[in-house]
Amino acid sequence: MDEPLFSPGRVEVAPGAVHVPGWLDLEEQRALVDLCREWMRGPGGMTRHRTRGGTMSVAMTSLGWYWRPYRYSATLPDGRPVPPLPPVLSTLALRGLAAAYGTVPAPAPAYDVALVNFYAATATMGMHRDTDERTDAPVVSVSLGDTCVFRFGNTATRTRPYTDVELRSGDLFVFGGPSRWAYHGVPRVFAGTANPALGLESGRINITVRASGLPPAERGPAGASSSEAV
Ligand SMILES: O=C(O)CCC(=O)C(=O)O
Ligand SMILES: [Fe+2]
Repeated sequence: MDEPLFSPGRVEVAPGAVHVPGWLDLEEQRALVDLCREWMRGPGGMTRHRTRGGTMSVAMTSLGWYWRPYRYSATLPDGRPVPPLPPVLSTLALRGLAAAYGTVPAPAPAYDVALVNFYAATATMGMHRDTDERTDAPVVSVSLGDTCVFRFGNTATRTRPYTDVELRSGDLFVFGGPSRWAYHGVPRVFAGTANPALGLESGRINITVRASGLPPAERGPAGASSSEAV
């Protein structure tokens, strides 16, 4: 790793919640955009899930485990196995911890799932908590494309107090420790703000890497029909 631990520009938004602006350079962002395109075209497809609040405006694909409200499973809805988490993403998550906190805990969290979220110009994500994981490993999130407002709140309510942070392409946001179960959301995307050199025509991509805490054995053999994790 040639990047410094503890990125100099880091901002602690709340205890354990760290924003690192400009974390990835343009070259690395472009490489990730290309990979996201492949993953989004992959067997997991792009889905706008139905939640208790209605159909999400964000379309997503999952890697490692398939997420749908409000659980993970080892198989896709059509019964095929979920594409594995690409090692580039588990590595990215550990690098993200180092940049945000200056250290990677030992043993390192077992990152095993990523959501790749696509926001068209008018897409938003309501205030929610990431609670389907069985570990408190920090969530590591990377933004690509259009700038957005990321609202980072508190663990008790989906309302104030919260902090609005502008996330730009290449930014890192990590939330763990006392902030791991905090409410957060994306109330706004600023269409057309991405650098054209990124190769993403429009919209915003967010990659969220998490440790599910689910035992690998529950994934079962490829194509197994009873491998769903409840
Ligand atoms: O798009 C983002 O920055 C946040 C995504 C998010 O909170 C999630 O996927 O659970
Ligand atoms: Fe989330």
